[in-house]
Amino acid sequence: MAADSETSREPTEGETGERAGDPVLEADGVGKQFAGLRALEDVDMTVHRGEIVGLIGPNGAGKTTLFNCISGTFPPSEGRIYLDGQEITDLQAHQIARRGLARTFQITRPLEELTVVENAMVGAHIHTRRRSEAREIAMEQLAFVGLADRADEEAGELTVGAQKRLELARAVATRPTVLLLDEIMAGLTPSESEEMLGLFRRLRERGTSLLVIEHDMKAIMKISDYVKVLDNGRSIAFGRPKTVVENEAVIEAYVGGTGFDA
Ligand SMILES: Nc1ncnc2c1ncn2[C@@H]1O[C@H](COP(=O)(O)OP(=O)(O)OP(=O)(O)O)[C@@H](O)[C@H]1O
Repeated sequence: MAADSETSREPTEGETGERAGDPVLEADGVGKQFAGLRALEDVDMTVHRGEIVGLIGPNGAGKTTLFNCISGTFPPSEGRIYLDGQEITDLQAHQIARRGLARTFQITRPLEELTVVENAMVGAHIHTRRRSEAREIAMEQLAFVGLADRADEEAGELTVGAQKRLELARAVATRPTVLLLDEIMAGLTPSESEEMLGLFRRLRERGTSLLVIEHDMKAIMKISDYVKVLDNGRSIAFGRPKTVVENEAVIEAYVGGTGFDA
């Protein structure tokens, strides 16, 4: 079983034994080759039900490539990926989304000519063709992110912070089991970042599992139950945030030996 082999290979310092819930997302030996470039090599990773796992690493480490492999933007060159115990390795993005995986993108691009609620309905339509039902689901999620009162405004009119919350609402409107967030806090003010972390916690309380790429080290260490570290396409550490920040390989790879400011 992928979960067992993955867990036993992670440098967890005994901590994976404490993990609550069953694994909902498993990457088993994932590799990705782009022409001459090996962007990922033999990466194992698990996210358990109701966990927030931070995915960190220097620029070019392979974080977004791993998101792309998991979410079906392209298949991995090697390895297998499981969602809720079912293999999704070679499925198309829309098939993976229907099975309960949602993601946000590094560059947030709302459909500017549509209203805020119509953007969120794009997520809801994955499960229903009925416009009224999609609107109802979308409105619930706009209320969740604090945008319900702006539902009928044009999405292009929103500030960056509000666009990020809309991106979250669109993703959550697909009712995901697992949500992949790619730098959703980039460009937010400190108070907007705090609000976003509050939303992550509420999603975890609802039982949604989160895999989060963020460059804001303080935020990632604060919010994550576990942190996974990639460097040059390889997994170099996994564990509790406090263990990871003290890991020498991580300090060396990630901040060139100068330590974390977290
Ligand atoms: N579609 C692609 N074609 C070719 N090379 C790619 C492609 N996507 C990513 N790469 C390369 O793969 C490596 C990993 O990139 P990736 O974007 O996954 O890193 P990252 O950890 O997300 O970095 P950042 O923090 O800068 O976003 C990089 O060398 C990148 O140039």
